[in-house]
Amino acid sequence: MRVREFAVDLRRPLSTAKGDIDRREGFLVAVETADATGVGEATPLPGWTESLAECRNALESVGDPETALTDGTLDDTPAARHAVSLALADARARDEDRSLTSSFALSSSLATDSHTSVPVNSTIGDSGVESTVEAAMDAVAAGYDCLKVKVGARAPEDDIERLSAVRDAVGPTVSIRADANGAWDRWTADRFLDGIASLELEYLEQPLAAEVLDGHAALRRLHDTPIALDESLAAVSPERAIASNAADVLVCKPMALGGPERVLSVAERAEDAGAGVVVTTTIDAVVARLGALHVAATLPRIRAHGLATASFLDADLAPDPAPVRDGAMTVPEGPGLGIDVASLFD
Ligand SMILES: O=C(O)CCC(=O)c1ccccc1C(=O)O
Ligand SMILES: [Mg+2]
Repeated sequence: MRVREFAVDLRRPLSTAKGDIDRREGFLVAVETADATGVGEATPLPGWTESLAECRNALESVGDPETALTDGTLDDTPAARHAVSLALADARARDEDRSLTSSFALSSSLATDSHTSVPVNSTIGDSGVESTVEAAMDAVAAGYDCLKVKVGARAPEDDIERLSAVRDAVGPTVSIRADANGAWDRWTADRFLDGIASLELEYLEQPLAAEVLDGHAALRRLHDTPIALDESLAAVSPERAIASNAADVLVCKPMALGGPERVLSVAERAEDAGAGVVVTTTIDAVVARLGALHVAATLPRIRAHGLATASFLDADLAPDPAPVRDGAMTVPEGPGLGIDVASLFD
């Protein structure tokens, strides 16, 4: 397995209730199977995955990639596992001369009508009312019809004011999500949900700490705004989140859950339980973004995913085969991920 380290600064930081993300570091990997080469990416985000050093150690310990994936050695290092799993899936799809989406659709029990284009949300970080509204208007002018606004970094009354101003500015048809990144206690979340009740948010993501499944279940019972879980899935488990009736929507990050096939199996169970699935990046480079796009394209339902994060990066590992146009990404049809391996490894 070849491993290449990379680092990219963000062009603009993403401000969240848990601090700013301003740089991404990780590893590009290439695996050689008998018939094809596949590429994967590990871009760990401490707090969500292992650290960069732990990820490096885990990747260095990989002998046979297939074995490393199945014998449990990568189970505590989801970003490293993601890289290996994605690279093997990419190699398999290239060998079959299929797109990764079509290869995933074959091996999953999800509906087979995969999509050629995936709508995406515009990710809007924490900032004051005026600049939040400006970012929202820019996104709508660029063709997005779904916005995801970070909240929880300031008092709930201020976030209510920000979201009310966004709703006023964009009108009733644009979908608005809010993501608190676990910033609140029950009382604060209640105040926020009371304050935004008339704004018709699509959902509120992770209002409470990751471990608090019963609290999220209570918020779901007491308020009309749907609740999504993100941090809880990696911290507790997608199974327990589903079983606790704690979420209307599961926000699945392939990088944090240990690889694309993990997200697809969560999606199969979510489908049975009537929960929605939204796939998002951890602000990744082009290989992991493409992997997440192929996962999203395999899901039966059309809904906006959190994949429009290329614009946060100051540079990338290769030209982007799936840029956002008019609020959507077109799924590459070429074999595997749909990116030239030689453009990534010279
Ligand atoms: O979902 C999106 O729109 C983009 C991804 C995103 O918000 C994110 C990116 C890095 C770390 C955490 C998160 C998050 O969803 O909380
Ligand atoms: Mg989130």
